[in-house]
Amino acid sequence: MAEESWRTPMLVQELAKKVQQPPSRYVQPEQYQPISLVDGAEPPEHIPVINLTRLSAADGADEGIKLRLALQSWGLFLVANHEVETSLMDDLINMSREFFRQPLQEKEKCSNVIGGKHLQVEGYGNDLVKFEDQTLDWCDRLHLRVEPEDERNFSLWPKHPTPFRFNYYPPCPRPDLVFGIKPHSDAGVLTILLIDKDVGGLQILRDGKWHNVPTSPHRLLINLGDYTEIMSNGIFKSPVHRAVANAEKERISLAMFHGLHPEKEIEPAAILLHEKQPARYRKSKAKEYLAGYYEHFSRGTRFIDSVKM
Ligand SMILES: O=C(O)CCC(=O)C(=O)O
Ligand SMILES: [Fe+2]
Repeated sequence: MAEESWRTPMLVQELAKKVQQPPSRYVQPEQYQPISLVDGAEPPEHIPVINLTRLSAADGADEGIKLRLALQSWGLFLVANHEVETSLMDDLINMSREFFRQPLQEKEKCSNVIGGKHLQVEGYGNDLVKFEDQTLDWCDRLHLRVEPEDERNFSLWPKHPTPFRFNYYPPCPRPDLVFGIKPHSDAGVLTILLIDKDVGGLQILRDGKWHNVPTSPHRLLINLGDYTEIMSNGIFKSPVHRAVANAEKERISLAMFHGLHPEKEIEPAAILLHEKQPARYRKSKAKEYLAGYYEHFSRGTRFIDSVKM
Protein backbone atom coordinates (compact mmCIF):
# COMPACT_ATOMS: atom_id res chain seq x y z
CA MET A 1 0.00 0.00 0.00
CA ALA A 2 1.25 3.49 -0.80
CA GLU A 3 2.81 5.39 2.10
CA GLU A 4 0.21 8.01 3.01
CA SER A 5 1.66 9.46 6.20
CA TRP A 6 1.25 12.94 4.64
CA ARG A 7 -2.43 12.66 5.55
CA THR A 8 -1.69 12.89 9.27
CA PRO A 9 0.92 15.60 9.87
CA MET A 10 2.46 16.31 13.26
CA LEU A 11 0.47 18.66 15.49
CA VAL A 12 1.65 22.22 14.92
CA GLN A 13 2.01 22.82 18.64
CA GLU A 14 4.52 19.94 18.83
CA LEU A 15 6.26 21.07 15.68
CA ALA A 16 6.62 24.61 17.01
CA LYS A 17 8.62 23.29 19.97
CA LYS A 18 11.15 21.64 17.66
CA VAL A 19 11.81 23.75 14.59
CA GLN A 20 13.63 27.01 13.86
CA GLN A 21 11.97 27.31 10.46
CA PRO A 22 8.50 26.17 9.41
CA PRO A 23 8.87 23.02 7.26
CA SER A 24 8.19 23.49 3.56
CA ARG A 25 4.65 22.04 3.82
CA TYR A 26 3.66 25.15 5.79
CA VAL A 27 5.40 27.76 3.68
CA GLN A 28 2.99 29.62 1.42
CA PRO A 29 3.87 29.84 -2.28
CA GLU A 30 5.78 33.05 -2.88
CA GLN A 31 2.86 34.93 -4.44
CA TYR A 32 0.72 34.38 -1.32
CA GLN A 33 3.37 34.87 1.31
CA PRO A 34 2.14 37.09 4.05
CA ILE A 35 5.15 39.45 3.88
CA SER A 36 5.01 42.13 6.56
CA LEU A 37 1.42 41.22 7.16
CA VAL A 38 0.57 43.20 10.17
CA ASP A 39 2.33 46.33 8.94
CA GLY A 40 0.78 45.96 5.51
CA ALA A 41 -2.84 45.84 6.70
CA GLU A 42 -5.30 48.68 7.18
CA PRO A 43 -6.07 49.88 10.70
CA PRO A 44 -9.27 48.56 12.23
CA GLU A 45 -11.22 51.85 12.45
CA HIS A 46 -13.38 51.16 9.42
CA ILE A 47 -14.77 47.81 10.56
CA PRO A 48 -18.46 48.35 11.34
CA VAL A 49 -19.65 48.12 14.94
CA ILE A 50 -23.33 47.35 15.65
CA ASN A 51 -24.87 48.13 19.00
CA LEU A 52 -27.26 45.30 19.88
CA THR A 53 -29.15 47.36 22.46
CA ARG A 54 -29.89 50.02 19.85
CA LEU A 55 -30.80 47.42 17.29
CA SER A 56 -33.58 46.01 19.45
CA ALA A 57 -34.77 49.42 20.75
CA ALA A 58 -38.17 50.65 19.56
CA ASP A 59 -36.48 53.60 17.85
CA GLY A 60 -33.49 51.58 16.60
CA ALA A 61 -34.27 51.79 12.87
CA ASP A 62 -31.04 53.70 12.18
CA GLU A 63 -29.02 50.83 13.69
CA GLY A 64 -30.96 48.41 11.46
CA ILE A 65 -29.91 50.43 8.41
CA LYS A 66 -26.32 50.39 9.64
CA LEU A 67 -26.54 46.61 10.02
CA ARG A 68 -27.85 46.16 6.49
CA LEU A 69 -25.10 48.35 5.05
CA ALA A 70 -22.47 46.46 7.08
CA LEU A 71 -23.67 43.08 5.78
CA GLN A 72 -23.82 44.35 2.21
CA SER A 73 -20.41 45.88 2.12
CA TRP A 74 -18.41 43.86 4.65
CA GLY A 75 -20.48 40.77 5.45
CA LEU A 76 -19.57 41.20 9.10
CA PHE A 77 -19.62 43.46 12.12
CA LEU A 78 -18.15 43.78 15.58
CA VAL A 79 -20.72 43.62 18.35
CA ALA A 80 -21.12 46.39 20.92
CA ASN A 81 -23.31 45.81 24.00
CA HIS A 82 -23.49 42.06 23.51
CA GLU A 83 -24.13 41.58 27.24
CA VAL A 84 -22.03 38.43 27.35
CA GLU A 85 -20.15 38.64 30.66
CA THR A 86 -16.50 39.43 30.01
CA SER A 87 -15.65 36.90 32.74
CA LEU A 88 -17.40 34.20 30.67
CA MET A 89 -15.42 35.24 27.60
CA ASP A 90 -12.21 35.06 29.62
CA ASP A 91 -13.20 31.67 31.03
CA LEU A 92 -13.76 30.28 27.55
CA ILE A 93 -10.38 31.47 26.29
CA ASN A 94 -8.66 30.27 29.47
CA MET A 95 -10.33 26.86 29.34
CA SER A 96 -9.27 26.58 25.77
CA ARG A 97 -5.70 27.50 26.69
CA GLU A 98 -5.79 24.89 29.44
CA PHE A 99 -6.97 22.27 26.99
CA PHE A 100 -4.12 22.96 24.56
CA ARG A 101 -1.57 23.09 27.37
CA GLN A 102 -2.38 19.57 28.52
CA PRO A 103 0.05 16.75 27.72
CA LEU A 104 -0.35 15.46 24.18
CA GLN A 105 -1.49 12.08 25.47
CA GLU A 106 -4.48 13.70 27.18
CA LYS A 107 -5.48 15.79 24.17
CA GLU A 108 -5.19 12.83 21.83
CA LYS A 109 -8.12 11.23 23.61
CA CYS A 110 -10.19 13.69 21.50
CA SER A 111 -8.14 13.09 18.33
CA ASN A 112 -9.58 13.72 14.87
CA VAL A 113 -7.48 10.94 13.33
CA ILE A 114 -9.54 7.96 12.26
CA GLY A 115 -7.91 4.55 11.99
CA GLY A 116 -4.45 6.14 12.25
CA LYS A 117 -4.73 7.25 8.63
CA HIS A 118 -7.25 9.99 7.92
CA LEU A 119 -8.41 13.19 9.54
CA GLN A 120 -12.05 14.03 10.07
CA VAL A 121 -13.42 17.51 10.72
CA GLU A 122 -14.55 16.81 14.26
CA GLY A 123 -12.10 16.35 17.13
CA TYR A 124 -8.65 17.61 18.12
CA GLY A 125 -5.83 17.97 15.64
CA ASN A 126 -4.82 19.47 12.32
CA ASP A 127 -7.00 20.90 9.70
CA LEU A 128 -8.18 18.44 7.02
CA VAL A 129 -5.39 17.28 4.73
CA LYS A 130 -6.87 16.39 1.38
CA PHE A 131 -3.91 16.75 -0.96
CA GLU A 132 -0.27 15.78 -0.59
CA ASP A 133 0.88 19.13 -2.00
CA GLN A 134 -1.56 21.28 0.02
CA THR A 135 -0.01 24.14 2.03
CA LEU A 136 -0.81 23.62 5.70
CA ASP A 137 -1.87 26.24 8.23
CA TRP A 138 0.09 27.03 11.38
CA CYS A 139 -2.63 26.02 13.81
CA ASP A 140 -4.30 23.12 15.61
CA ARG A 141 -7.99 22.90 16.38
CA LEU A 142 -10.53 21.32 18.61
CA HIS A 143 -13.69 21.12 16.55
CA LEU A 144 -16.93 19.96 18.18
CA ARG A 145 -20.41 19.61 16.75
CA VAL A 146 -22.98 20.97 19.20
CA GLU A 147 -26.31 21.06 17.39
CA PRO A 148 -28.47 19.13 16.86
CA GLU A 149 -28.00 17.85 20.37
CA ASP A 150 -28.36 14.17 19.46
CA GLU A 151 -25.37 14.51 17.12
CA ARG A 152 -22.96 15.49 19.87
CA ASN A 153 -20.09 13.02 19.82
CA PHE A 154 -19.08 13.09 23.45
CA SER A 155 -16.22 10.67 22.87
CA LEU A 156 -14.39 13.59 21.21
CA TRP A 157 -15.26 16.15 23.88
CA PRO A 158 -12.80 17.09 26.61
CA LYS A 159 -13.90 16.27 30.14
CA HIS A 160 -15.33 19.76 30.58
CA PRO A 161 -17.41 20.10 27.45
CA THR A 162 -17.65 23.45 25.70
CA PRO A 163 -19.68 23.96 22.57
CA PHE A 164 -17.21 25.67 20.21
CA ARG A 165 -14.40 25.16 17.78
CA PHE A 166 -11.17 26.29 19.34
CA ASN A 167 -8.32 27.45 17.12
CA TYR A 168 -4.86 27.33 18.65
CA TYR A 169 -2.04 29.17 16.91
CA PRO A 170 1.38 28.41 18.41
CA PRO A 171 4.11 31.04 17.96
CA CYS A 172 5.88 30.62 14.61
CA PRO A 173 9.59 31.47 14.15
CA ARG A 174 8.81 32.80 10.62
CA PRO A 175 5.37 34.41 10.58
CA ASP A 176 6.27 35.95 7.24
CA LEU A 177 6.17 32.52 5.56
CA VAL A 178 2.99 30.91 6.88
CA PHE A 179 -0.63 31.64 7.67
CA GLY A 180 -2.26 30.80 10.98
CA ILE A 181 -5.31 30.17 8.85
CA LYS A 182 -5.19 30.79 5.14
CA PRO A 183 -7.55 33.23 3.40
CA HIS A 184 -11.04 31.70 3.29
CA SER A 185 -14.69 32.49 3.82
CA ASP A 186 -16.77 30.38 6.20
CA ALA A 187 -19.22 27.91 4.69
CA GLY A 188 -22.35 28.23 6.81
CA VAL A 189 -25.06 30.76 7.64
CA LEU A 190 -23.05 32.83 10.09
CA THR A 191 -20.14 32.53 12.50
CA ILE A 192 -19.77 34.07 15.94
CA LEU A 193 -16.10 34.54 16.67
CA LEU A 194 -14.66 35.22 20.09
CA ILE A 195 -11.25 36.77 19.58
CA ASP A 196 -8.20 36.57 21.81
CA LYS A 197 -8.25 39.89 23.63
CA ASP A 198 -4.46 40.28 23.78
CA VAL A 199 -3.03 38.86 20.57
CA GLY A 200 -4.19 40.16 17.21
CA GLY A 201 -3.90 38.41 13.86
CA LEU A 202 -7.35 38.27 12.29
CA GLN A 203 -7.65 40.24 9.07
CA ILE A 204 -10.57 40.87 6.73
CA LEU A 205 -10.34 41.41 2.99
CA ARG A 206 -12.42 44.23 1.57
CA ASP A 207 -11.99 45.91 -1.81
CA GLY A 208 -8.60 44.28 -2.25
CA LYS A 209 -7.23 45.51 1.11
CA TRP A 210 -6.64 43.59 4.31
CA HIS A 211 -8.02 45.17 7.49
CA ASN A 212 -6.81 44.27 10.97
CA VAL A 213 -9.57 43.32 13.42
CA PRO A 214 -9.09 44.97 16.82
CA THR A 215 -8.59 42.68 19.82
CA SER A 216 -9.49 44.76 22.79
CA PRO A 217 -11.82 45.20 24.60
CA HIS A 218 -13.42 41.73 24.70
CA ARG A 219 -14.50 41.30 21.10
CA LEU A 220 -17.22 39.32 19.39
CA LEU A 221 -17.23 39.37 15.62
CA ILE A 222 -20.20 38.14 13.63
CA ASN A 223 -19.49 37.25 10.05
CA LEU A 224 -21.76 35.81 7.39
CA GLY A 225 -20.93 32.57 5.63
CA ASP A 226 -21.34 31.37 2.05
CA TYR A 227 -24.89 30.03 2.59
CA THR A 228 -26.13 33.53 3.44
CA GLU A 229 -24.35 35.08 0.47
CA ILE A 230 -26.07 32.50 -1.77
CA MET A 231 -29.51 32.81 -0.13
CA SER A 232 -29.36 36.60 -0.44
CA ASN A 233 -28.29 36.21 -4.09
CA GLY A 234 -25.08 38.07 -3.38
CA ILE A 235 -26.68 41.08 -1.63
CA PHE A 236 -24.93 40.12 1.60
CA LYS A 237 -21.26 39.17 1.54
CA SER A 238 -19.45 36.17 2.95
CA PRO A 239 -16.17 37.90 3.80
CA VAL A 240 -12.74 36.47 3.04
CA HIS A 241 -10.61 36.49 6.17
CA ARG A 242 -7.32 35.03 7.43
CA ALA A 243 -5.24 34.84 10.57
CA VAL A 244 -1.57 35.74 10.52
CA ALA A 245 0.94 34.01 12.75
CA ASN A 246 2.88 35.63 15.58
CA ALA A 247 6.60 35.16 16.27
CA GLU A 248 6.39 35.32 20.07
CA LYS A 249 2.89 34.71 21.30
CA GLU A 250 0.35 31.94 21.11
CA ARG A 251 -3.13 33.00 20.04
CA ILE A 252 -6.55 31.50 20.61
CA SER A 253 -9.90 32.07 18.98
CA LEU A 254 -13.27 30.40 19.36
CA ALA A 255 -15.54 30.08 16.38
CA MET A 256 -19.15 28.99 16.58
CA PHE A 257 -20.42 28.08 13.13
CA HIS A 258 -24.12 28.04 12.40
CA GLY A 259 -24.85 25.72 9.51
CA LEU A 260 -27.84 23.94 7.96
CA HIS A 261 -29.19 20.39 7.95
CA PRO A 262 -27.13 18.36 5.44
CA GLU A 263 -30.19 17.63 3.27
CA LYS A 264 -31.29 21.28 3.09
CA GLU A 265 -31.01 22.95 -0.32
CA ILE A 266 -29.17 26.24 -0.56
CA GLU A 267 -30.27 28.60 -3.28
CA PRO A 268 -31.11 32.29 -3.76
CA ALA A 269 -34.43 33.15 -2.06
CA ALA A 270 -37.22 33.22 -4.68
CA ILE A 271 -38.51 36.56 -3.39
CA LEU A 272 -35.29 38.27 -4.46
CA LEU A 273 -35.39 37.03 -8.04
CA HIS A 274 -36.99 38.63 -11.07
CA GLU A 275 -36.28 39.06 -14.71
CA LYS A 276 -33.71 41.78 -14.22
CA GLN A 277 -32.20 40.01 -11.26
CA PRO A 278 -31.74 36.33 -12.08
CA ALA A 279 -30.22 33.82 -9.67
CA ARG A 280 -26.45 34.30 -9.45
CA TYR A 281 -25.73 30.98 -7.69
CA ARG A 282 -26.64 27.39 -8.51
CA LYS A 283 -28.67 25.30 -6.09
CA SER A 284 -26.85 22.68 -4.01
CA LYS A 285 -27.51 20.52 -0.98
CA ALA A 286 -25.75 21.58 2.21
CA LYS A 287 -23.89 18.26 2.43
CA GLU A 288 -22.64 18.59 -1.15
CA TYR A 289 -21.68 22.18 -0.56
CA LEU A 290 -19.67 21.23 2.53
CA ALA A 291 -17.83 18.44 0.72
CA GLY A 292 -16.84 20.87 -2.04
CA TYR A 293 -16.04 23.54 0.52
CA TYR A 294 -13.46 21.41 2.33
CA GLU A 295 -11.75 20.38 -0.90
CA HIS A 296 -11.45 24.01 -1.94
CA PHE A 297 -10.43 25.17 1.53
CA SER A 298 -7.51 22.71 1.44
CA ARG A 299 -6.40 24.21 -1.86
CA GLY A 300 -6.83 27.78 -0.64
CA THR A 301 -9.63 28.45 -3.15
CA ARG A 302 -13.33 29.29 -2.66
CA PHE A 303 -16.07 26.79 -3.48
CA ILE A 304 -18.62 29.59 -3.76
CA ASP A 305 -16.90 30.70 -6.97
CA SER A 306 -17.74 27.37 -8.56
CA VAL A 307 -21.50 27.65 -7.83
CA LYS A 308 -21.70 31.14 -9.32
CA MET A 309 -23.64 31.36 -12.59
O1 LIG B 1 -8.65 32.80 14.51
C1 LIG B 1 -9.36 33.63 13.94
O2 LIG B 1 -9.43 34.79 14.32
C2 LIG B 1 -10.16 33.22 12.72
C3 LIG B 1 -10.65 31.79 12.73
C4 LIG B 1 -11.44 31.44 11.53
O3 LIG B 1 -11.53 32.18 10.58
C5 LIG B 1 -12.15 30.14 11.46
O4 LIG B 1 -12.03 29.35 12.40
O5 LIG B 1 -12.87 29.92 10.47
FE1 LIG C 1 -13.16 31.58 9.26
